[in-house]
Amino acid sequence: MKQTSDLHVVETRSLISPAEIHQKLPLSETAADLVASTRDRVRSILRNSDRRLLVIVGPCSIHDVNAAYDYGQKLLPLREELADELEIVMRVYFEKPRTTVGWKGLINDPHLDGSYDINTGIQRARKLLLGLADMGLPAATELLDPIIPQYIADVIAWTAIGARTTESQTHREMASGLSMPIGFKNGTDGSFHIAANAMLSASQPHHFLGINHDGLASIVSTTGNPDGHLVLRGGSKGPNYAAADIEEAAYQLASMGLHARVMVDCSHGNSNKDYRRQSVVLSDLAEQVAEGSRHLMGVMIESHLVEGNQPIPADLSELRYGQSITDPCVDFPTTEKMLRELARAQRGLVPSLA
Ligand SMILES: O=C[C@H](O)[C@H](O)COP(=O)(O)O
Ligand SMILES: C=C(OP(=O)(O)O)C(=O)O
Repeated sequence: MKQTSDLHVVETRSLISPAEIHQKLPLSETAADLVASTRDRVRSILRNSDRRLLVIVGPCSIHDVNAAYDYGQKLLPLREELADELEIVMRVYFEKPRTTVGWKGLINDPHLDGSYDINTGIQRARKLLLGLADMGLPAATELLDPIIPQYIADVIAWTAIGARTTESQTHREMASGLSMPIGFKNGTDGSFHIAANAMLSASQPHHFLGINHDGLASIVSTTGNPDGHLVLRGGSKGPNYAAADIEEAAYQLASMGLHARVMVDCSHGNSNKDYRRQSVVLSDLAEQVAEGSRHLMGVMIESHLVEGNQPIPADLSELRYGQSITDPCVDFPTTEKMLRELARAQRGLVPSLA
């Protein structure tokens, strides 16, 4: 008999269940409070009942949890100092969607050596999120594999659906059941219409396949997520962070009955992947804020301890500490300047309570 299935499958390994991981690495009461209250503040910013700006800032991807803690320890005092103007949430990305191929993130290949030890990757990711939350630092991520939320979503305050997956029904269904506010990136061509359709779709109930807490394949039914919004990240046709782009997007979103306040990603298509341009984008946005822009709800910055990026070396001991192995990032001193510039612009707006 001809073999007709598994022609391209080498092996299938079993995956630890969400229940086992949650038992091993439980969410503390402090962490749960931080996650829930941060989500509430993000919702208020989205609805303009909190006039501050949401800032998602941190490495393009996490490959070294020690460097991520070091980064978090530097970011936390800034989050506290600038809290009257900015809701700062650390970018803690474990899953990388690739244009073609490449390292797909800490969950997929935590040892960076092609061993694809996903069970370790999931635990490492969850442990870092719990550690950051217990420190008082909320986390944002991109959710890519629809099975992963069961393992880490309870520790996530804000999630992105990326430019490469915003048009995917699977990701819209997943988003419809997630508990946190979600930013849908515009498509890689720069068009925001697919993200608007994603917001519409994810706001509705869906019935789809997933896993339950015990890891069993299940039929998942959702209510829809009312907290979807647009993230303008530029695209192949160029950047889309100008006031006119934001105004146009807000107008179109409002006409579809969707949240009209948008976030702008200073990186990716808006910086043409030149990390030095992120501060140029940020300065433009700060000017828009100072001029009273009502449609900008927040910004995203790709930032690490050390600027730029590096290829993954054959000898991993040659990795430069605190530098991205995916997209290039601004360094921490530049990040601090950018955050202070944005806070200053916002300060001009926040009404005095005196
Ligand atoms: O942010 C990360 C990258 O832009 C995204 O994962 C795609 O990367 P690639 O084009 O290098 O594959
Ligand atoms: C992949 C990312 O962004 P985008 O989906 O906008 O390319 C990212 O933020 O890491």
